[in-house]
Amino acid sequence: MKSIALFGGTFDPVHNGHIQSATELKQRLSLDELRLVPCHLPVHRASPGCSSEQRLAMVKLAVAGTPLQVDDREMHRNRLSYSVDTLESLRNELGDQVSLSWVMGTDAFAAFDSWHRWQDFLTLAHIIVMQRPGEVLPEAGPVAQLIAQYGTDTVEPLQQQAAGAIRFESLTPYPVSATAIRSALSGQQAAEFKLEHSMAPAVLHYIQTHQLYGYQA
Ligand SMILES: Nc1ncnc2c1ncn2[C@@H]1O[C@H](COP(=O)(O)OP(=O)(O)OP(=O)(O)O)[C@@H](O)[C@H]1O
Ligand SMILES: O=C(O)c1ccc[n+]([C@@H]2O[C@H](COP(=O)([O-])O)[C@@H](O)[C@H]2O)c1
Repeated sequence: MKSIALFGGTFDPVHNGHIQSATELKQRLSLDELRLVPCHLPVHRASPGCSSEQRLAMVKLAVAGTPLQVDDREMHRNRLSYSVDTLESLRNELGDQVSLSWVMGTDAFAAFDSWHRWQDFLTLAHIIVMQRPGEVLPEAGPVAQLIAQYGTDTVEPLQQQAAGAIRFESLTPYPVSATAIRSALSGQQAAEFKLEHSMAPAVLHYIQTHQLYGYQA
């Protein structure tokens, strides 16, 4: 069965933590496609530091030369970027004979029961949770119950079923965040923070050229 995974994010901006983790995940799970999906109007956070078009442009630059792809469908919906709408849209395109997954970090998954129509997710897709050291999951409550019911120790459900499983993958940690990058760009972080080690050169060049996030030459 063909397998496609969507990795949604604000990507404000996209960085090597996103790209390295997604690349490792695609290879580890032998996914046919892993698409980065930049959100247009984020649901649970303040407005991003630059426009949707700029974030999309940076994601396109970041995936060049990688085995990853970009899906810009959220840019075409002029309302809050609910992930369940994105999954429904892709599921309608693909039919029910393709394995579809939504990828997120542990931090996002811990609050998953606050997501719009979260109960519908597993009828549309699998969930792949990228685990990083030190992150903890709820031990009780709706998310813990979901894990108990749908968690899988093997990759087979992702390869053989269209939807319905939760899979945890511990990936090589890449400790960088968009928050730290924005802070460094605006001059609020120590000079030893190496921007060029945190993001693709083309993305850094784009930020510098467009003077995003308060960057000044
Ligand atoms: N260093 C990283 N390694 C792996 N996954 C990451 C990393 N940073 C963020 N993610 C995951 O990528 C997804 C999109 O993250 P997002 O665009 O919010 O980046 P971020 O660096 O967490 O941003 P911010 O610091 O602004 O919150 C989330 O599911 C998040 O858990
Ligand atoms: O659909 C929701 O209710 C929802 C709530 C919070 C986050 N998301 C999605 O989760 C992804 C990661 O979000 P963020 O804020 O960590 O960049 C991104 O694609 C968001 O649109 C989605």
